Amino acid sequence: YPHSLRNIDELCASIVRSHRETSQFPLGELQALRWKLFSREEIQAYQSKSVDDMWQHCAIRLTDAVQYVVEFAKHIPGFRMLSQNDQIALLKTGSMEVVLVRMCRFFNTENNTVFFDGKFAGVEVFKSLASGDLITAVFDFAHDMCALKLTEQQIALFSALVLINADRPCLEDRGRVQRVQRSVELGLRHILQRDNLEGLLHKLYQRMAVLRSLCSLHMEKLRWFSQRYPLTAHSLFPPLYKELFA
Ligand SMILES: COc1ccc2c(n1)CCN(C(C)=O)[C@H]2C(=O)Nc1ccc(OCc2ccccc2OC)cc1
Repeated sequence: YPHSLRNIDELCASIVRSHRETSQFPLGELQALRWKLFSREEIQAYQSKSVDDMWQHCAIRLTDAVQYVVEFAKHIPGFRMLSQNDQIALLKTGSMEVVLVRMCRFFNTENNTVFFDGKFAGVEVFKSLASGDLITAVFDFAHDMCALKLTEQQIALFSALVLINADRPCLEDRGRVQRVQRSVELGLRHILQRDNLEGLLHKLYQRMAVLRSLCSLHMEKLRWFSQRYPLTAHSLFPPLYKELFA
């Protein structure tokens, strides 16, 4: 149990603060953009991009989001006490999952659009990725997360729990990760009890299973893409995207 934190309230406060400081876009800013949609011409422009151009375009933007998740992870009490290898192993499998959890803040359930390139885009914008099943799954998950109406605090603690997962492959010191995971679990339970939303805990654990299948679908598509467009995947994708997902 990290010595620096006297109690569970302090743990929750530090995770929520870190989430807020690494949110990339304040909620208010996104609310203001919710009805800024792409014109028919703009949608056609995205749809006429080549597969590799659109993949590169998306990889660059998602890598921005991943950078913020890496920053978030560093401020989770106990994360930095883990070995470098274990920190990388947790980020390798968990960072895209946290991006997908955070994506619900960037999603408008009234018209099924997600923030992309400064406006809100429907699934049709991503047609040229030739990955309709991935995009549908990403949108369905975002819609599903929005339905839970999580507060920023709940998103913060849930994101930390998604990241600090002692069941991840290739961990050197599983016991140590377990101890940090248990403290984060206590934090999530604590804030859910305080808001008397214990029922939500079960739903969040169910969502973690969906996240795992969604991320393996992402990896499967990325493998398919890298085989078809090795040059783009190896030399045009952001290094962090390759490091974590390829
Ligand atoms: C943390 O949550 C968010 C939410 C939205 C955004 C961000 N962060 C960062 C800033 N951002 C910008 C600048 O556009 C947004 C973004 O990247 N949007 C976006 C990108 C790609 C999408 O689908 C393609 C796709 C999805 C999953 C996996 C691979 C994929 O393609 C290869 C859909 C939306």
